[in-house]
Amino acid sequence: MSRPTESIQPPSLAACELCHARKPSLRRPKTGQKICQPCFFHVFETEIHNTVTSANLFFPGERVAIGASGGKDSTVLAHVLKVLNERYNYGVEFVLLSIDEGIKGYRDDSLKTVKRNKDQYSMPLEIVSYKELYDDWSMDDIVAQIGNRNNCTYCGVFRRQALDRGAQKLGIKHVVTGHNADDMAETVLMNLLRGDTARLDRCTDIVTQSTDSPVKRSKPLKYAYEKEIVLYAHYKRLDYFSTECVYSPEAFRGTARALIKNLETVRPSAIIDIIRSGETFALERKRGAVATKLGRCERCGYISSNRICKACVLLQGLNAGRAAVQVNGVEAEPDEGAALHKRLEHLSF
Ligand SMILES: Nc1ncnc2c1ncn2[C@@H]1O[C@H](COP(=O)(O)OP(=O)(O)OP(=O)(O)O)[C@@H](O)[C@H]1O
Repeated sequence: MSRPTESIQPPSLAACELCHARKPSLRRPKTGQKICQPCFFHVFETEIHNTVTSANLFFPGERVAIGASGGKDSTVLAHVLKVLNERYNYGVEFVLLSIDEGIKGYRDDSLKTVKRNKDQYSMPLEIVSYKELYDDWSMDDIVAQIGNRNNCTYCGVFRRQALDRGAQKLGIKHVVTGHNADDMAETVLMNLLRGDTARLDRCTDIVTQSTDSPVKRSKPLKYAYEKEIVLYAHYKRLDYFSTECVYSPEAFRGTARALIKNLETVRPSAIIDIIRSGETFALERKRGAVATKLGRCERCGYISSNRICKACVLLQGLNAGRAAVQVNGVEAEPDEGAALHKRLEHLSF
């Protein structure tokens, strides 16, 4: 009996470098390999599965909130986690959790995407807004008062707490976010450049739980390259919102991002190498560090390791400014939170 001709031919040089059968249709950004689309999907999803299992991220029966912004990262995260949950029987119940920061022309549009994702992925959706949590302040109101500088500080502190509060409202103790390898490398570099060894020590952790939060956060996409996330979303025709935030990003982060992109161009493995370096740095721990005691914020009652939580400190400043405007009808005094900017600007998820 004659055998199919292709099985006795040597593998074609033009074949996919992974399956050695199909024609390649893309060059994989992470490794430079020429591969076909099915192999790209498989290797991309499998790497995320390996990240999930090697860090024991989930347990059967766990309810997990996906921080869903409608952007490419969290949309790919939701899609891939759904695929993996079904493929490998994680037994996890995923819920989409969105924070509405109140940014016209940006978040209102991206939330429309998340509402469609809710049906596409058959996942419940919870939306929590800054306005309802923070004395009726939206990010648009905040920027109108404080200007464009430092707005990311406010947004970061508020979003972090809002994700916690949203999760707690749902009775959930675990939030996953779409932070990717480029974000991780960027953070390592920023902490290195600032000489912030304390943060450098922890910033590559896949699971984080801050002292003033009962909710743990994790990053299943920590080794996924942004370029591959974009490719995956494109080839899978995922429904996501691709506009950047209308407010300017923190300048230092922008510079670190540009540096990472440049490094990636000349050496694609630079991103993963920076993360690995961050993971293996052995940093000197400060002696005599005292464990933080968890209490309640005196103002809002939310869990905090300080007398007043960080969100309330910022709110105090904002409200003082608002009162000054109302009383004088003139421009607000510089807000009281300004002194905290330097300290708070280091905050990230
Ligand atoms: N408004 C939001 N609601 C819920 N989760 C959010 C929100 N904004 C950010 N996140 C979570 O934090 C992650 C990192 O946010 P970042 O602002 O860096 O956005 P990004 O890198 O553009 O991600 P994405 O493409 O998912 O928007 C997101 O992937 C998402 O999981």
